[in-house]
Amino acid sequence: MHLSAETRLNAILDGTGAGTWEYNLDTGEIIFNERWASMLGYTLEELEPLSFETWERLSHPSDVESAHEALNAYLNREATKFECVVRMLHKDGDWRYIHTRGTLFNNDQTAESRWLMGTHLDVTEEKVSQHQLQQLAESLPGVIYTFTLNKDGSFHFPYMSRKAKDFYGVTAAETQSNPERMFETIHPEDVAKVHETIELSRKTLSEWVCEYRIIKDGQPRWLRGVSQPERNPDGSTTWHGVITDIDDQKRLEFQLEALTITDELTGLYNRRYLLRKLEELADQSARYNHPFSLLSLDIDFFKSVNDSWGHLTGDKVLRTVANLIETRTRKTDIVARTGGEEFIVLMPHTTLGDARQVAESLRIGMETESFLSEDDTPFNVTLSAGVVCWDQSINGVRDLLSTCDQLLYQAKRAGRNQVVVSEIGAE
Ligand SMILES: Nc1nc2c(ncn2[C@@H]2O[C@H](COP(=O)(O)OP(=O)(O)OP(=O)(O)O)[C@@H](O)[C@H]2O)c(=O)[nH]1
Repeated sequence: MHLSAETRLNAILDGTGAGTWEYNLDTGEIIFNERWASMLGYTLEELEPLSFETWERLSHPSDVESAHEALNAYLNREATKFECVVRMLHKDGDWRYIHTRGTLFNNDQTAESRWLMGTHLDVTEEKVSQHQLQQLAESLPGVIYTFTLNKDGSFHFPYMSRKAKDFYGVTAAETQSNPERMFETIHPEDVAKVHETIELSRKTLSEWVCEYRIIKDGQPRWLRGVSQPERNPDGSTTWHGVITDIDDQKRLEFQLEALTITDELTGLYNRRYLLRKLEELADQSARYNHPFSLLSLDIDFFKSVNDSWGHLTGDKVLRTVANLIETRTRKTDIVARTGGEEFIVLMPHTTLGDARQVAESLRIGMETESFLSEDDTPFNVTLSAGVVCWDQSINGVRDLLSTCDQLLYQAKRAGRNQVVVSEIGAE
């Protein structure tokens, strides 16, 4: 069956749900189709007589003005197409968002008669959901976004909420035109982590969760990203997610962490942290066969310091010892106060011989340090020490600690103010 061009065109327009309009710029004649009227809840008959004013009357006054501007820009060739969204009043009293498109049609035979023809499409649903999304994005304490990663590694952000500016210092528009900008804000130390977690999420289609720092106004800030990936038919992956600022929370976390691993009086690490590090170092040494040594130090007759000069002077002595150990050991060594007047130094990559030298230097340093009591009486304090080096024959860190304790005890029994070194691991 042969269908006329008009029938085919009408069928296509029916499929799109668009209303059509034709407007003669010279005579003012206007033609709408039946669907145009039904889009607003009317029949054409109900709206008759039809004129330009019919459209104007049904349109929102502030949108009429911008529609005129768009039309003039098109007719003056400042714009290549005529397109605008106008709110129009439905018969039921609701405003509908109508996407208006038009084009100038010049019939050669009637060149003096200029017809503008176009379509009206109801985009209320899109507009409303767009508006709802925008409102939602504003009320959320984070950035919501959509991120698409193509198979060839290229990527873009199909959606980015306005708050990207507050979080990253990058506007949503910038993230569309230059998606790299978002990744450029990431702290250099966290770039690899961000890429690795994205890759893992892409491969396994599991939720992407990542805590990372960005640099904003020259300062690092902690952010947390959570988003859900989905695979697209072309093999690309799209994540829908939210980024929140966790800087205050992280700062608190670090402060708390610092508190749980620090000895309050001296500022050194505490026993808990030392044990954790000792386990880690023992694991690494077993794997890579790196030597490390442990130094156990104990102030001699500290009870009599307290008894003779008072607790406050005792505390001062503890702080001085802590300071002495810190200044005479390396930055990579872990110095901890593990008991009342006991200290342990964990020395990575250090042989027994080197550790003995450090212990001796501490012993001599202490012996030559002069203290003053509250009433300015000078007094001296000495240290005893045990030194061990990690060896495969040692059965775990508890064994290492107890060996070190026994050596310290030997130093005490042998008259104090001395260093006793383990025979295991001696060159
Ligand atoms: N000032 C002060 N004293 C402490 C602190 N913690 C523990 N002490 C004291 O350290 C002393 C340890 O005494 P002991 O264990 O008998 O050892 P010592 O007197 O050093 O004797 P040796 O270790 O055998 O040389 C006790 O008097 C504790 O009260 C502290 O934080 N501040």
